[in-house]
This record gives sequence, structure tokens and C-alpha cells, in this order.
Amino acid sequence: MLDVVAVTKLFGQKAAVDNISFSVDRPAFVGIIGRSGAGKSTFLRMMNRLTDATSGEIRVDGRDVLALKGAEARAWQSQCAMIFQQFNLVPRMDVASNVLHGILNRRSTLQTMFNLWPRADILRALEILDRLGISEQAPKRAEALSGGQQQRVAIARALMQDPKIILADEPIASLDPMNAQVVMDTLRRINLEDGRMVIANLHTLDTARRYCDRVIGMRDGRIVFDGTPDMLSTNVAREIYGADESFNEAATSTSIPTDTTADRAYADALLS
Ligand SMILES: Nc1ncnc2c1ncn2[C@@H]1O[C@H](COP(=O)(O)OP(=O)(O)OP(=O)(O)O)[C@@H](O)[C@H]1O
Repeated sequence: MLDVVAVTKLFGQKAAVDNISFSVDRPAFVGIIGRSGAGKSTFLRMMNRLTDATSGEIRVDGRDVLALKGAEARAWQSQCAMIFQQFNLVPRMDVASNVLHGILNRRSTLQTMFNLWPRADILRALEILDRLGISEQAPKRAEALSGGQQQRVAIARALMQDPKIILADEPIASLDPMNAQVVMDTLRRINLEDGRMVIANLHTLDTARRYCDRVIGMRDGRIVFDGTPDMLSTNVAREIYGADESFNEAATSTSIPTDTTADRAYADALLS
């Protein structure tokens, strides 16, 4: 399904991503962990064609997506939707329009200028918002929502593209633990129910252990761990994060408090 073959990205003399290879043979939930500067974002950006690779291939169902040009590269970008730490919504625009912007590249400039969308697209956007438990937010400006709700809008926008793969670059790094859980539960649900592969850069070990089928550890641009979450011992984590004996897992953890808010109920409903 996905074959990453000897992919390298140089910035000047420095290899941000250094000859990495791995394969994923099913629509798994893959977590990439590693300390700041390990090359995680650069890898996702190459996969989504936001950054060109220096060398290597990323084959999806046998086709090297790094070699695609022009319209084909743009078509690929819509098949591997990306979500970001800072949500990247249009703050003053309503939630439904933000979701519809997932298919902006399929619209003419005139249609976009006048915010004209076919009824079927509007209904689909509302259906997706409903699925993610935020349909009542549809008319509100994106900036009026909590961080967790905004990230769910960003996921809805990604789903509007009907992507094969969702790339998530530190999707919960700006969220409090409860919202982080709701967002991770949402991504996991989409992965399991829709069979869409998710590749997420994660900054906390406990999140990687809890949600991923497979964890890839990067350090200085290289893969230093590739395995299942149960193989992620403290010693392995120490190797990935490059920490000494004083390495403390708590420094890379998010604790999830128990409470009874609507978001918590939503998270429980998702997993039941
Ligand atoms: N546009 C750029 N120009 C020069 N160097 C860059 C550029 N983008 C990234 N780098 C460098 O490449 C290396 C990998 O950065 P990258 O952002 O991929 O790491 P990361 O693991 O995602 O870290 P973080 O979690 O902090 O985002 C870093 O040393 C970074 O400084």
C-alpha cells in the first residue's frame, strides 16, 4: 500500500530526513515520534508534496507520488489530506464554509468568490460535521470554537476531500488533554471505520502507545525504531529521544483527566 524507499531531504548540507525506508501494507494508524528537529514534519510535507524530496521514492499502491507533476501532483494532494497543529482554518469564515474549502480546488474562481456551492456538497459537509459531533457549530465563525472543535472542523475539511491517507502534523500539540483525546479518538475512528490510513506526528509517547498500530521513531533524520506500541519500552524511548539515564517519560506524556463534559461523553460514545 505504502512504500517509502530511501527518502532523503537535504537543506544545504544538512539531512533533515536521511535515507529513510519503511512499508505499510494495510490502512494502519502509524505514529511518528521523535524530539524536535528529528525530521517528522519534513517527512509529512514531502509525502504531501508541500516540499520536494532530494532523493528517494514514496510509492502509494505502486505509484511514486514524488514523481507526480502539475495536475497529477495536485490530485495526489487531495488524496492525502493534511491536518496541522494550528488547525489552519479561515478564522472569520463560518464552519460549514471552512469544511467546503476542502474541495476548493474543484471549484471555479467565480463560484468560490460568491461562495456558491452545489447543494449536494453542502449536505455532505453537514453530514461530516454531524458525524464528528459538531453539526450545531456549522453557522458559527471558526474562531468562536474551542481548539478541539476547530481541529475537528479541520478533520471534517480533510474528509471532504475523501482522502486515502490522512497526514496529521502534531494534531494535538496545541490542545488540552481532554480535547486531545477527543481529536485522537476521532482520527482513530475514521481510520477504523473508513479504512483510511492515518500517519500522525505525535509528541507524546502515551498517545503513540494508545492509538497507533505501528510506531516509527526518528532521530536526526533517521529511523531508529519501527515497531508496535508494546515494544516502546522506556529504554527504546530513551534511544529515540536521545536522553540519558535521567530520561523521564512523564516529560513526553499527556495525562487525560476524567470528567463528565459533553466532549468526554462524545469521546466515550465514539469508542463504545
Ligand atoms: N525550510 C527549512 N530550511 C532549513 N532547514 C530546515 C527547514 N525545515 C526544516 N529544517 C530543519 O530540518 C530539521 C528537521 O525539521 P522538522 O521540522 O522536520 O523536524 P520535526 O521532527 O518535525 O520537529 P518539530 O517537532 O520541532 O517540528 C531541523 O533541523 C530543521 O531545522
